This record gives sequence, structure tokens and C-alpha cells, in this order.
Amino acid sequence: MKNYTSIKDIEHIDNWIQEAKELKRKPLNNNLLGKNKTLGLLFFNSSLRTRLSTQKAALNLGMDPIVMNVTGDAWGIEFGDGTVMNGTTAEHIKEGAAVISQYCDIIAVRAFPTLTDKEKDESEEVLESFVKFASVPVVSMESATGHPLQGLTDAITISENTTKKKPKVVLSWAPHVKALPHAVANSFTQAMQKMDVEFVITNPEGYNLSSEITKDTPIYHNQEEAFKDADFIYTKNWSSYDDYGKILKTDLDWMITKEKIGDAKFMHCLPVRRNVVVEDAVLDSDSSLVIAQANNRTYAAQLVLKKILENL
Ligand SMILES: NCCC[C@H](NC(=O)CCC(=O)O)C(=O)O
Ligand SMILES: NC(=O)OP(=O)(O)O
Repeated sequence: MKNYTSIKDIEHIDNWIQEAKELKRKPLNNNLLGKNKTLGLLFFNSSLRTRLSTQKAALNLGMDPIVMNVTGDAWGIEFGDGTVMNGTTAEHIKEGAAVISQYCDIIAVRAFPTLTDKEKDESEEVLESFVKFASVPVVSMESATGHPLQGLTDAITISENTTKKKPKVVLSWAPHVKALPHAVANSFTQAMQKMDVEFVITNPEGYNLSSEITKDTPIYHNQEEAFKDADFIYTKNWSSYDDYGKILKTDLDWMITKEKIGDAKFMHCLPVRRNVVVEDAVLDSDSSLVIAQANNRTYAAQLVLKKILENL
């Protein structure tokens, strides 16, 4: 594998899950594979888990991680082709990516969407510019439309925690105070579509994800109906896709409660707003898998880096 920018880069998810579980059992088994190799982590946005777990994964493989907060710390990067750079951007991605490629053997990038310009976000301008102008492999650490390291993590976590051959998994929208990206929900959907699970999505009217992502996955506008017999309830807020980037609903009737989830396991990528997205009683109970999920971020990243290193 060269780049990892989408769940589509996973050929056989069941094999990947098995390999990740093996890495988790013996995380230091390949600790010479990345010797004298550098991973550059570039953050255009905030992060806790991705920033630390991806470095941890690199260290487990013997790689040296170097990290930069691009926004604020680096020169403003220009992505436009042929732009007259007489504004706020000082460095073009053509030079930027070429230079970083001389320092790093793999480049990992986090760049969230604008949520105001659908076309620009769907073109994945930042991530795809790195793919185009870097001479080394590129890994997405959450881009405008996807969070494939998270989606892989979630698939591993469901596989570890299921007691059934084919569990029912529900992706539920929940309220939030800010307009949030579709990336996590998109990659989770794509990961579940590759797994042998009964997968449904529930969200209020006006909040359907892109039909290019949901494809033939059933969508319920009635949360209670969707939650019936659920084994896993994965919760995430996202802003409207049709009315792009808008918040259409703020009341808390879609918040996840202990009563609503019954015996199902609760999942969320974190960070999560307590008592807005989900009530304390869920997060503080044995039903919550959020800490186990965050742990698996290391092994998802380690698997991806290992596959790229083996192909360098
Ligand atoms: N990487 C995991 C989620 C990142 C981002 N969440 C956020 O921005 C939450 C911020 C807040 O709660 O203020 C998202 O939804 O894509
Ligand atoms: N889940 C996740 O990506 O967390 P961070 O935004 O903290 O990296």
C-alpha cells in the first residue's frame, strides 16, 4: 500500500482486523521495521488521540515521529494553482510538500473541511495536494470527508466486543452546539458496509449523509425504531449535508440516554460533549466502549504504517 486516505484503501477488512489484533497482542514485534525512518505529522486542526496514538504507533515500529501544528506555526500555505500570492499565504504547497518529503519517509495530515464550500471540501484540496506534490506516502489523520484511521479503529473495536456472528450496529446522529464535519460518520459507514454486520443509520430529517456514502444502507428518521435490538450504538454529530454545514436542530431529544440504549454498547470517537451528545450515565457505565476505542487508535495506525513501511 502506498497511501492511506480512505476506507476504500482497505482491501479485506476482516484480514486487517485480524492483523491489528495480532499487533495489539505483540506491539513491539516489528520494532525494527521503521528504524531510521521518519514520520511527519502535520496538523491543520486540534487533536488529542490522533496526535498521540499515531506517534505511539510510529514509536512501536521503531520510527521517529516529528510533529508540526501547521496552522499558526508554519507559513500560511497556498493550495491554489496559479494564484498571485499577494495575500495572507506565504508558501505554496508545491514547495511545502516537496520540502517536507525530504525530511520524512511518510507524511500524515489532518485537515478538516471548511463546511461552507461543499465542492472544495469534496475535492479534498489539502489532502490531495499532499498526495500530488509529496514524493512520499501520505496518510489521512482526518480530512474534509473521511477519518479512515478512526473507521478502522471502530471496526476492530466492534470485532473485539461482539458476542454475535452478525451484530446489529446503528450509527446515530446526536445534537451538538457546533457545526461538525461528516468525516467520522462517513468513514464509519464505509467501514460497516465492508463488515458482516446489520448496519443502519438514524438521523433527523435534513441530516442524511451524502447518498454516495450511504448507498443502500437503511436510514431511519425515528431513532427509537432504529435502536430496536441494537448491539452497538455509534453516536456522532454532523452538520447538514444537503443544507451544507448548517445546524438545523439543537434540542436534546436525540441525545443518547441509558434508557434509550438498553443493553447495547455505546461508541463515540471522542472528544464528546457530555450531556449534549450523550448523558453521563452512559459514558460512566460499562456500556461505554469509548476508552477501548481510543486505545485501538494506536493499533489501527500501527497496522497502516506497517503496511506502508513494508512497501517502501
Ligand atoms: N477527530 C474526532 C472528531 C473531530 C471533530 N470534532 C470536533 O471538532 C468536536 C469539537 C467540539 O466538541 O467542540 C469532528 O467532528 O470531526
Ligand atoms: N477521535 C479523534 O480523532 O480524536 P482527536 O480529534 O482528539 O484526534
